[in-house]
Amino acid sequence: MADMKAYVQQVLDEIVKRDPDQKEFHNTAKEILTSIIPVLEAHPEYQKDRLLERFLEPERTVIFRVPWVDDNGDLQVNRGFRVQMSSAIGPYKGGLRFHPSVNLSILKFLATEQVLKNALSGLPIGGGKGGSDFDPKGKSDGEVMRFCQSFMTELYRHIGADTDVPAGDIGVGGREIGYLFGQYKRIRDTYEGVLTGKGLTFGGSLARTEATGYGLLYFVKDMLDDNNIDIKGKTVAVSGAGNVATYAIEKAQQMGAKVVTCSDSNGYVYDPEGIDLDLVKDIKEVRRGRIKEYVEKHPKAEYHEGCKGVWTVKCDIALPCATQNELDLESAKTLVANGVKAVGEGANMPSTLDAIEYLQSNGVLFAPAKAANAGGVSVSALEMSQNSERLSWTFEEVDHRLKGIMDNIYAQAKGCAEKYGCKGNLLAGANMAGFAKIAEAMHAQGWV
Ligand SMILES: NC(=O)C1=CN([C@@H]2O[C@H](COP(=O)(O)OP(=O)(O)OC[C@H]3O[C@@H](n4cnc5c(N)ncnc54)[C@H](O)[C@@H]3O)[C@@H](O)[C@H]2O)C=CC1
Ligand SMILES: O=C(O)CCC(=O)C(=O)O
Repeated sequence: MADMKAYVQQVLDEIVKRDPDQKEFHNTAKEILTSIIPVLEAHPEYQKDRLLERFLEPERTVIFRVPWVDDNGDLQVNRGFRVQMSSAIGPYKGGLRFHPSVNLSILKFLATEQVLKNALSGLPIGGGKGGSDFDPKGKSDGEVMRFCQSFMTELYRHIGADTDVPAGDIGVGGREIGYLFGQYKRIRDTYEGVLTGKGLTFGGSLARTEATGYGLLYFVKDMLDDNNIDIKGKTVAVSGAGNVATYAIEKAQQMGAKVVTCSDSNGYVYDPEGIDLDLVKDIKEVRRGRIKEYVEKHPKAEYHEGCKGVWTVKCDIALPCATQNELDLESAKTLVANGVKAVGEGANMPSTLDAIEYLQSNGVLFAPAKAANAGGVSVSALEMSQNSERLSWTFEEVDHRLKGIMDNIYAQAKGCAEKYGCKGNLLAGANMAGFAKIAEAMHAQGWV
C-alpha cells in the first residue's frame, strides 16, 4: 500500500518551497491534508492523478491595479485579486474582502477553505476568493463607490453568472455589492446574477444577510443537541460586530441564550445583562461607528481596548465571528479554565491550529468554520437559483432551506468522522467529506 503520509508530507514541503511567504495558506493546507489521509488510503489512484498538487494550485489567479480618486482629488492605487481555486463542481464562488491585510496568502487560504465548504453545502458551486488591500474604514460613500467601480472595471473580464460569482466578506457588504453590480451591468450591458448579497430591489435573496450567523447557530445547536446540552439559558461570548457576528447574536438570542460580548478591531464590550442588538446594529450598520460607543447608552456595560480579551469572559459557548487567528492557544486555555463547553467558528479559521488541538483534547465540542459558517455561501447559491429562474422566494422558504442545508452538513461531518474512526472530530469529518466529493469530481474529469 502506498504511503499516503509520505505523499502528504511531500506535497506540503513542495508548497512551502514554492511560496515560502504564504504562511496562512501553508497552515490551511496542513490542517486539511493531515486529516484526509484515510480518504487517500481508500483511493490510491489519487496519487497518480497528482490530485493533492492540483487541489492546492489555483486554476487561475488574477492580480491587478486599482487606481481611484479620493475626495481631495488625489490618485490612490490599490491592488486587486481574484483567486479562482476550483471549478470541479460548479462555477467559482466565494467572497471579496476589502481590508489592508489582504494578500495572496490570505486569499489562497480562504479560497481553499471555500472549495471544501461549498462542496459540503451540497450545492453546485466551485470555490474562489478575492478582494483588495483597500480599507473602506473612514472612507466616504463617494470614495468607496469610485474604488468599487475601478475594481470592477478589471474584474468584470474574469467573472459571470456561469463562470465566477463573487459576494461579500470582511469590508464588503450591501453598499459595496451594489456599487460593484452597477458597474458590471454598465460595462457588460447584461442583467445577470453575477454577484450575490445584492440588494432586495435588484435580485438579492431574502435571508442572505442573516444566513451566515443563523446557519452557525443551526449547526451549533445540532452539535449541542447531539451531546444533550440545551442552548437555552447558556452564556455566549461572540467576537466581531459585523455581518456574521450580528446575526449570530440575533439567532442565539432567539434560541434563548444570553450573549454577553461583541467586539471590533479596537476592543470588546462586555454587557452582563445581555447585548442590546438594536444598538449594535445602529452603531455598525447605520452609523458605521466604533463598538466603544455601546457603553454611552449602557453605562453598566464595560468596554476594553484590545480584541483578544473577549475570550477572558466566562462563557459556556464561544463564537469567534471576526477574523482569522483571533483565538490562539492562550485564549483556548483561558476558555477551558473558565468552563467553556463548545466553540463554534463563524469567521474563517479564527482558531489557530494549536488552539483547536487544545480545545478538542480538553473535551470542548468544536464546530469548524468550513462547516459551521457555510450558511452564507449556501444562501448565495440559493440567490443564484432564484436569479436563474427570475423568481424570489419568501424569507421563510429560504430560512427553511438554510436550516436543512446546515443539518445536512452537520450529518456529513459527523458521519464521515465516524466512518473513518475519529468519532466526534467534526473538523476531520468536514475535511474528509468535502474533499471526497471534490476528489471524485476531479478524478472523473481527467488530468485538467
Ligand atoms: N459575510 C459572510 O457571509 C461570511 C463571512 N465569513 C467570515 O466571517 C468573518 C467576518 O466576516 P463579516 O462579518 O462578513 O465581515 P464584516 O466586515 O461585516 O465584519 C468583520 C468584523 O470583524 C472585526 N474585525 C476585523 N478585523 C479584526 C481583527 N483583526 N480583530 C478583531 N476584530 C476584527 C470588524 O471590526 C467587524 O466587526 C470573516 O472571517 C469572514 O471571512 C464566513 C462566511 C460567510
Ligand atoms: O456568499 C458567498 O459567496 C461568499 C461567502 C464567503 O465568502 C465565505 O463563505 O467565506
